[in-house]
Amino acid sequence: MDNKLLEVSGLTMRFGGLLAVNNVALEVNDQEIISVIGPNGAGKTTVFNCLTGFYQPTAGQVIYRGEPVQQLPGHVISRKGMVRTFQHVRLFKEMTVVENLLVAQHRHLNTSFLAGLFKTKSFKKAEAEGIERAANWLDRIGLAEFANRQAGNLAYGQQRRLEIARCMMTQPSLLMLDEPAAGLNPAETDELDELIVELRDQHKISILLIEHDMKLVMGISDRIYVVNQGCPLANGTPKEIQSNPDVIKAYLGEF
Ligand SMILES: Nc1ncnc2c1ncn2[C@@H]1O[C@H](COP(=O)(O)OP(=O)(O)OP(=O)(O)O)[C@@H](O)[C@H]1O
Repeated sequence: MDNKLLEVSGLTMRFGGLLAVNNVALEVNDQEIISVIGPNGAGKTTVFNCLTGFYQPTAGQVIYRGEPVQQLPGHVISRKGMVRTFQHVRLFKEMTVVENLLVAQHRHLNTSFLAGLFKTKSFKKAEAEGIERAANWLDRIGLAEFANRQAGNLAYGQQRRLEIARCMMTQPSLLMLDEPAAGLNPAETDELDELIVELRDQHKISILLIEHDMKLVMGISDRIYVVNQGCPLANGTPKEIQSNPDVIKAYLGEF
């Protein structure tokens, strides 16, 4: 059986005279944790922006579950099961923790406006399922007791976990995390590590990760892609990447 989830080839993004992403290729299979690493300004976030419809790539193909998606708008791509977080936390900070989860669910409800207006049976069922799913996620990320607190008042690490749970409310197949460990303390990073692995192993999804924390990346990734100055530099298992001379040179021996 074909287990290819995402196939990216020739991905190129030009901003005026700047070639931010140059001919990048990558592949994500079902139930894999794939990391994209590279020095600051290498083009990692631009790759994410191209994959999720925030930017229209200058060139290249993005195939998700066998279907080209590079011309589609972001909300259509996310409905297909490819969702992301951002480098900076983007919660609805004035809303409560549980409302942040329910709002994500509502955007993905397969019911019509009229069904919502008249509270049809199918709408009520979908709504009840959403509430149950939200309760489960609150439990899992240790925020059940803060369900009615304003999201903006949570500790930073809690906000990061809430963002991931919010993505999971939409039941994605591919979760893309942009520097989820940035600003976390070591204990919070360990919790994040455990959560990401659990998403792959128990929720059976794939994770595409941009991250600078090499301990985290090397510990959880099935495969790693390295980009440098917009160009693909290497890809392989964590072990292969750690001993790749080109990678070591680009990172000046950071491993
Ligand atoms: N909208 C934009 N307009 C012009 N230039 C941009 C835009 N977005 C990114 N760039 C440029 O593209 C290059 C790659 O940026 P990008 O944010 O993708 O790098 P990155 O690898 O994610 O960096 P970091 O690890 O620091 O987050 C940089 O030179 C950046 O200034």
